[in-house]
Amino acid sequence: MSNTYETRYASHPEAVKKYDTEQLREEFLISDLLQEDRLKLVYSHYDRFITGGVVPTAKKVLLESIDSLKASYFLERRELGIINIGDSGTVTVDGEEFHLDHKEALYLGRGNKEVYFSSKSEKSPAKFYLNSTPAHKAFPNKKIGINDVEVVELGSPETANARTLRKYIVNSVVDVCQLQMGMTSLKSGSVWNTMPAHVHDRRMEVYFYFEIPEGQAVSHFMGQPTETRHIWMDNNQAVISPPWSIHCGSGTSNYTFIWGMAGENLDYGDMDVCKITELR
Ligand SMILES: O=C[C@H](O)[C@@H](O)CC(=O)C(=O)O
Ligand SMILES: [Zn+2]
Repeated sequence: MSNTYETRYASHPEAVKKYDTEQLREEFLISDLLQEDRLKLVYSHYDRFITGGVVPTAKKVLLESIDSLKASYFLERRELGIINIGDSGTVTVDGEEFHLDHKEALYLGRGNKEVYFSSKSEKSPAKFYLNSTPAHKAFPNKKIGINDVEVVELGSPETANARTLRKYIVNSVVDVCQLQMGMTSLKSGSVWNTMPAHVHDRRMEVYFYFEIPEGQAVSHFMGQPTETRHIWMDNNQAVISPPWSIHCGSGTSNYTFIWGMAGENLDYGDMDVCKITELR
C-alpha cells in the first residue's frame, strides 16, 4: 500500500465564520491517521506543519518525502516529533534503532536521511503519531521516555477539567527549532481540556484525540474567541487550530490528546487566556 498525503490551505477567520459543518470538517479535521502499513501525512500551510500517522504491521514503513517539500528526503529541511500510542515499536534512523514503548517519544533533527517505522508484534502493533515542522538547524536525535517528560497537574474535579499535562518535546527537555509536543490526559469525571481556553497568534496548534471510549465523542471548539464553532471528534482524529483560533474541547467521557505547536517562539506559557464568560 502506498503512502498518502494531502494539503490544507490556511483560512481567513472572516471566511471561516461562513463555513457550514461539512466545510469546517474538510478544512480542519484530520481523519484516518492510523492506517495499517500506510503512512498518512497532512501538510498544512499554517506554519507548514505536517501531521501524520502510521501503524506498521507485517513490514516496515518508510518515511518518504512528499512532493510539496521538493526535498530529496523528508528531513532535509525539517524536524520531526514521534509519539507511540500503541504497543512496542522501532524507529530506524540511518541504521540506528530507537525502541519506543507505549507513550514514549522520539525527536529527530534535520538531516536524517532514512527513517523507517516498524512494530515488535504484528498482532499488537505500534501506533506512531507524527508532527513535523521546518527546521533551520540540525539538533541531535533524542528519545523521550515517560520519566523524561515535565508533568503539570491542571484544573479541578469541581470545574470538570482535572487533567495531567506531559511536556515531551519542549526546549527544556530537548533542543528544537520550533516544534513543541506533549500529551494531556483527562481524569475520570473530567471532560474539559484547555479551559479556560486561549489563543497564541504566534503559533498554530494541532490536537490529536485518542483514548476516547467506544461510543463516546469529544466536541472540539475552534474559532475566534467571540465567534466559536465546534467539530465533533472521533477517537484517533486530529484537528488543525489556526493561530487566531481557540482550541479546547469537552467530551462525553474523559480522554487523552496529543498537542503539537509551531511558530514564532518556544515559550510554552506564552498564551492569551480568554475569559470564560466572554466566549461566544
Ligand atoms: O498551548 C498549549 C496547548 O493548547 C495545550 O498544551 C493545552 C492543554 O493541553 C490543556 O490545557 O489541557
Ligand atoms: Zn494552545
